[in-house]
Amino acid sequence: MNNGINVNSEIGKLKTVLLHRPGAEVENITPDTMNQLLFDDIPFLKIAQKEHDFFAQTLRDNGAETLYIEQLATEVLDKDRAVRDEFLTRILTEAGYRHGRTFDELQEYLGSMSTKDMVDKIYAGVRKNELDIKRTILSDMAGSDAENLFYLNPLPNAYFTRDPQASMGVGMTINRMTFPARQPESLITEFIMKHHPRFKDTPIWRDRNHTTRIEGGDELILSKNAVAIGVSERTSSKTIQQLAKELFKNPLSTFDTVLAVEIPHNHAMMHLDTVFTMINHDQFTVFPGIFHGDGSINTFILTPGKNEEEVEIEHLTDLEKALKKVLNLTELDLIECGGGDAIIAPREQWNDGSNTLAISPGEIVTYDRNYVTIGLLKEHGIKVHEILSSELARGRGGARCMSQPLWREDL
Ligand SMILES: NC(=O)NCCC[C@H](N)C(=O)O
Repeated sequence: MNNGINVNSEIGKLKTVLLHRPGAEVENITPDTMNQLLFDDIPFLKIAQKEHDFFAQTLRDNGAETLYIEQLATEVLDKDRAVRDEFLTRILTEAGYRHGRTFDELQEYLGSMSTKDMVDKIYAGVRKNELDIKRTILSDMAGSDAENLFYLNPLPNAYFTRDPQASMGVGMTINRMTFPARQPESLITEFIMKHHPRFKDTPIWRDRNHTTRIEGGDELILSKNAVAIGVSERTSSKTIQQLAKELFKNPLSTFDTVLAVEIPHNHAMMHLDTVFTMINHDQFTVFPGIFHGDGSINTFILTPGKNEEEVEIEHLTDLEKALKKVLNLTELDLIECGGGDAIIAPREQWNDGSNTLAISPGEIVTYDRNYVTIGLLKEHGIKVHEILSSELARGRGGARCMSQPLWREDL
């Protein structure tokens, strides 16, 4: 079996990880489009790239192979003209273009580029002033928004490789993402998984051809048999039930438990990993803002039901209890972001203080700016690798969001 995926925990030593180096797409954000593109500010690209290179180097220095999604995409599209043509057609169709003048001209424009330039351009977006398309009929346009400066919108969130897909055991979910600004990202994953020899036999637990949504920032691998999934702004409870059924019945899956955790539905906490990450066998970061006033939180433990169409659901309102149960632990260390302080905790959470990437049990990578949380993590015995964060943080995602582990050593 030629399977490039092995992720049976959040903390096993990181061996291979998927990244995307931020590119020209980041400079195609404007104050008017920022909201719709899910950014709160416009990063300075040159510095963002330096910071990202520092992040990637930190991972390599600690034994991880770094793969770049744009490079894998170029490889699969370059190898087979039919695959490249199909990809381009899908990109244009999903952007709303039907066969017609605009479709044809965009296809010709992008199709005439080298594969690498075409991939880079699809990330960067195609500005209307790049082509001289004479519009004969209005319906030829994607949408009718004359204000939009782009024929194809940029994909500035692509450096958050955590979200379009999620490695889970020996397989993967390819995600139907919530907002149009990110939906093309998982189409790129689909083509890589389908056509790259490295992933030839990888089981896909769930593909992106769904109307219900899920994003990788909500998918945490707690152990070989348990995953935690956030019920969030980006992931619906319906998806979680569908995925649980698939994981429970597929013979290639080792998972028999799904812990659904309901978190506030807002931009600052858009995924479970913005408020909660696993950093050791029995240690987690947590943002206290996810708990109700009485310390409770809705969690649901899903396990196989009497038949394949059913799941058993147990409702618990104590996160610690739920985690102990699914992980079979008697003690747990929940480390609060910003020490739970009323000002420091939300400030550091906003800058992804809870969003850490474990590279081995008890050893993490995290943004340097969250120094209060970092101090606490060290006090709790965690080894911390700090990375630069002035510009990258403006996209609202940290080290976990910017990485998709493909291979971790088993514990
Ligand atoms: N896993 C994550 O939390 N990823 C961060 C994604 C940030 C991006 N601006 C977004 O809103 O989708």
